[in-house]
Amino acid sequence: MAKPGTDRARQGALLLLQGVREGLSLSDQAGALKALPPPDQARAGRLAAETLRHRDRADAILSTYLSRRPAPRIADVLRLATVELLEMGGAAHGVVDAAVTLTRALGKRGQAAAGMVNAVLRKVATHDGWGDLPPQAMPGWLRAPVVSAYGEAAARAIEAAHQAGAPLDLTLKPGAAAVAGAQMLPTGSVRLHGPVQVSALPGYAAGDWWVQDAAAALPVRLLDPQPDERIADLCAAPGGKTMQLAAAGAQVSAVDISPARLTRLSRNLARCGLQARIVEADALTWRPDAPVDAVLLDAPCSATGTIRRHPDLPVLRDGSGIGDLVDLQARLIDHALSLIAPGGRMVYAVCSLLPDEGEAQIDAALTRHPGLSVETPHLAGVDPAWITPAGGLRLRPDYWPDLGGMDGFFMARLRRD
Ligand SMILES: C[S@@+](CC[C@H](N)C(=O)[O-])C[C@H]1O[C@@H](n2cnc3c(N)ncnc32)[C@H](O)[C@@H]1O
Repeated sequence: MAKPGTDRARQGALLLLQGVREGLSLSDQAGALKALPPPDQARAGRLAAETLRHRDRADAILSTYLSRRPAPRIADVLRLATVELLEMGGAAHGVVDAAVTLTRALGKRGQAAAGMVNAVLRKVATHDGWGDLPPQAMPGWLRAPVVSAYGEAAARAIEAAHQAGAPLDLTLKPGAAAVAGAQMLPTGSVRLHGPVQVSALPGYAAGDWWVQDAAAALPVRLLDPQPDERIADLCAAPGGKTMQLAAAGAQVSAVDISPARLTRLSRNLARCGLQARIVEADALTWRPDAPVDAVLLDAPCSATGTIRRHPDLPVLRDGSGIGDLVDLQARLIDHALSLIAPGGRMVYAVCSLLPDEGEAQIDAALTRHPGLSVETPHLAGVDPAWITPAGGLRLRPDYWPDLGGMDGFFMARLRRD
C-alpha cells in the first residue's frame, strides 16, 4: 500500500515539474504547495529534484518503450515514476498504480494514455542497465567552457557530482554546541547526510547555526574579518555571509538591491541573534559615510556552481545573459574597490563554474587597477591544488568526492596598495 500522503506528494512534484517547464525555479515555487502538510511538501520537493537530476537517463530508457513522444504532462508522470522505480527503489506495484492514477487525473488525454503508461512502466520496472547510463550531461552552453577550463574527465566528474545531489551543510555560530550526528568538514563547516527537516534540527530555534554550503562559507574565511572592523557586504541577501561577518564581531553594512531577499536576511539575523546595518541599495552606486576596512563582494552570477542543489537550473537557463552578468560583475568590482581605505582588502566571490565570471574577472581587474594585488589563500582544510596560479581559489563540485562534494565557487582576496 502506498505510504499515507504519497500521492499528494507525487501530485505536488508534478506541479513543481510543470512550473519548471514553464520557467519557474523550484525555489520560486516554494509557496505553491502550501496547502500540503510539511512532510508532503518536503517529499514533493525531493521527488521533483530527483526527477530533474535524472531526467535524461529516464528519457533514454523511456524512449526504448515509447512509440511516440507523449504530451509534456504525461512525460512528467513517466519520468517521475521511472526515477522512483530505478533510482529511488520504489516498489513496482505502488509506483505504477500511482502513475496510472495520476495520468487518469489529467483529463481526457490522460484517460486515453493510462493504458500506455501502465504498459510502459511495467517494462521500465524490470529494465536492467540504469546504473550503466552516464550521468546527465551539462547543457552545451555550460559544458563547452567547463571542458575547456578543466578538461573532459573533470566535466564528467562534475556531472557525477550534480547527479549525486548535495548534503546539508551548516555554519555554526562561534561557541555553539555541535549538532548531533553531523560530520565536521576540514574547513570547519558541519555536514548532515540524508533528508533533513531543517527547522526540526536542534539549535535551529536558538539560532546556533545557519544553512550554508561548505564552499559558500569560505569567502568570509578568506576575508578574515576582525572584531569592530567596518565591512561592506555587497550583494548580501539572504545573508549567510553577513551572519559570518557579524558573528566575527565586525560592524557590517549588508547591502542588497532586493527588498524581498533583504526581508529574509533580516529574519535570518534575528533568528541567530546577530546584528548588521541593512541597506536596500544598488551596490553599483551605494557609498558608506567613510571608507571601509574591507569589502565582501558576493556578486550576482550564473550560479552554475550550485546545480547539485538546484537541478532545475540547466532546464531554466540557456546561457544567454552571461555577457551581461560579466559586465555587471566588472562594474561592481570597480565600484567596490573605490569604497575601501588604502591598504584595505576585498574578497570577490561567485558561485559559478565559468572562468569568465571568476579567474578572468580578477585578471581584468588587476589590469584596470594598478596597485591592486591578489593575496594567496592560507585556509585550514583547503587543498593547495585548488589555488590557481594567480592566487585565486577555484572550488568545484567534484572536489571532496568521498565527503559528498561542495558547490562550485571562485573567490580571490585583493589588497589595495
Ligand atoms: C549570490 S547572491 C548573494 C548571496 C549572499 N551573499 C549570501 O551569502 O547569502 C547575489 C545577490 O546580489 C543581489 N544583487 C544583484 N544585483 C545587485 C546590485 N546591483 N546591487 C545590490 N545587490 C544586487 C541579489 O539581490 C542577490 O541577493
